[in-house]
Amino acid sequence: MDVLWMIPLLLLMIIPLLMCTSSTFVFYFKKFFYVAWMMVLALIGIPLCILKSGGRDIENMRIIRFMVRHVKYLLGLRFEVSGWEHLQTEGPYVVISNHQSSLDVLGLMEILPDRCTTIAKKELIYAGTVGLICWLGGIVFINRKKTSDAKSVMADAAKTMLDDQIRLWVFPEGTRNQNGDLLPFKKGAFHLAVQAQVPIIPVVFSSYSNFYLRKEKQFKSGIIRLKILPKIETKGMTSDDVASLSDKSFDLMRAAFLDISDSITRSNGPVRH
Ligand SMILES: CCCCCCCC/C=C\CCCCCCCC(=O)SCCNC(=O)CCNC(=O)[C@H](O)C(C)(C)COP(=O)(O)OP(=O)(O)OC[C@H]1O[C@@H](n2cnc3c(N)ncnc32)[C@H](O)[C@@H]1OP(=O)(O)O
Ligand SMILES: CCCCCCCCCCCCCC(=O)OC[C@@H](O)COP(=O)(O)O
Repeated sequence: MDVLWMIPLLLLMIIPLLMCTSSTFVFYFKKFFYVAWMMVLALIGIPLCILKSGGRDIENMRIIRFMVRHVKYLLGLRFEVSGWEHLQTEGPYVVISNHQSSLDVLGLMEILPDRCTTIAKKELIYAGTVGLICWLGGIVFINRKKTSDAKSVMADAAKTMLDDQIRLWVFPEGTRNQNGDLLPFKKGAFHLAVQAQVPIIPVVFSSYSNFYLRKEKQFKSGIIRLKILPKIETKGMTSDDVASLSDKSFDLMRAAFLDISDSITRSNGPVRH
């Protein structure tokens, strides 16, 4: 019995020691902590969502947003948001953003508008309590391996957006990516906006490479710039315009990505005399 009590005490001593001496330990510790803490938050959030709305309801995103807002402090991250005014658009719209890591959820919750949920891969449903709270928050799940299914789910979503006056956040790269650039965009987000005839609001996350390096096993503190760009109207567009709409959005977002990421590297870089 006495020995068992020693274990947490030992951990309490060893963890800070390792945190000070090993950046690889910090990397794994912060990653593990992030996932575990989100699971715990979801566990607390699930009954709150059910009590408030009785089931799957987009209004639950308010609870989720509120509950996730402090997590950035625990990981040593800060957000600098610009372009808030561009989110002050009435009615439904499609938000598109680049996707580097599951940490994007923190930035998403930082600026998530009311009545806005996301499109995610269906595998997320199986992520335990996190999967369940995503379902309760009205997240639209798609099967990326079956394009025809994904397309019909997104066509339904276009209708729901208008019927229920909701907004959808889509990651048009279709997967996570940390190659220091954007991946070519998939077309679903643009078909969605054109089908619903609603504007697109592009949001750009600056590169995480100055604090989070997966290969090098580094996870330091850092600042993430979030730039909300002016909305792009789609009124009057048809499916013929989807390709050019996608190209235009890509070019705007890529330019913004390089711009805000570059300025971070420069401001954190060595001072030259
Ligand atoms: C208390 C709290 C506790 C905390 C808990 C935490 C809570 C967290 C809560 C909340 C945060 C949630 C955060 C979630 C984050 C998840 C992120 C992800 O999962 S990212 C992966 C999934 N996302 C996507 O994949 C994007 C959407 N994908 C698409 O739009 C694709 O276009 C897709 C799947 C529909 C098809 O992909 P294709 O790989 O087949 O590629 P293509 O080139 O785009 O399409 C093929 C052809 O089909 C046409 N097409 C596509 N969509 C169409 C459509 N809707 N209608 C008609 N044609 C369409 C295209 O025009 C193209 O045709 P032509 O080659 O141009 O002729
Ligand atoms: C058992 C697993 C527990 C998972 C708990 C995770 C806690 C963080 C919650 C954030 C959810 C974010 C989901 C996310 O970012 O999914 C990744 C996909 O977009 C892209 O995936 P992929 O690279 O294409 O496989």
